[in-house]
Amino acid sequence: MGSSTQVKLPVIDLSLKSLNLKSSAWVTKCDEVRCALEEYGCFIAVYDGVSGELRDATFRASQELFKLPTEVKALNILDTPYGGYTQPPMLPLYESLGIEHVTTKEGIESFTKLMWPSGNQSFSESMLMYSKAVAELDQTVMKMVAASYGIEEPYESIRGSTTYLLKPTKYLSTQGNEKIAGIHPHTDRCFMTYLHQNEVNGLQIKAKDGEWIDVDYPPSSFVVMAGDAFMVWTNGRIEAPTHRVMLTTGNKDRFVLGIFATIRDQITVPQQLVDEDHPLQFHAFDNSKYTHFCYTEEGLKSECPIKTYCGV
Ligand SMILES: O=C(O)CCC(=O)C(=O)O
Ligand SMILES: [Fe+2]
Repeated sequence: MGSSTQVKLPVIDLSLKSLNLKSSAWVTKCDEVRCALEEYGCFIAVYDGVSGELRDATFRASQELFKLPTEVKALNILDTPYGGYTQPPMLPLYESLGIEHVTTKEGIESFTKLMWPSGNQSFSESMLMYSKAVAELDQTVMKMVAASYGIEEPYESIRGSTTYLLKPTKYLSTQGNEKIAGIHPHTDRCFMTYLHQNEVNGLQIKAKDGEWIDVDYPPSSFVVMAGDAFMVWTNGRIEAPTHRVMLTTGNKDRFVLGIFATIRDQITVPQQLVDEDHPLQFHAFDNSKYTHFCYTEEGLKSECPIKTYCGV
């Protein structure tokens, strides 16, 4: 169980020029995205919507954020458990913050003002541009999955209530011989996650056979990963993969920019995904209430909180 395999996650080109496809190639690509998600719950997307320059500016902004005094970072308190400033004593290498509604000017500006009362325009601008570019990737991925399942209409009805949380994360470098846990195994509670890292690897995904897959993804690409809410929406066809971070010796800190897409409205399984072979697996649910449930006594002891919470 502790070992990892040489299996590689599928890599799918979602760069803007590669999506200008004639209909049959577009259908094939949509199916490729859906199949990767059904098999692994995630895949690596090559995506050029974030230029090298924007990427560098965003990681610089993130480094600047982590250099702030702890008491300033600790002002980042969100209603979601572990949503705001987090540095758990049992994970000494890990530190993260949460920026809600990050694709809106108001969202990023209120966070920036909290961290830098006299302002930090370059921080706001790069984080906003970065998040908007990743939100575009999200809309593309969602359109592709919806097209592949024939559920474009139900997707259109929830699309407008998507909200994005940006979680800049830092893992301190480690000098020991042993691999050290950066974050414990978990599934994400949201609809979809988009991860982008500096050149330091560490993410591992648990495959269906129980083996851990090391995720090695180049700077120009993103890990696209389903969350628990997506499993509900697809009536269990796409499962949120268990993942963790294990850090090896190195001199460089690991920086990750995670964007978490959540649907504010109730999520209901589209009727097109329910039939005799696929009976309804989940009742309609509210993502935010579910996230709170995960940290209740019942949620914490459940092996699969999403099934406990709204499974049929
Ligand atoms: O650092 C990573 O690569 C993954 C982070 C993660 O799983 C999370 O923030 O939920
Ligand atoms: Fe995660």
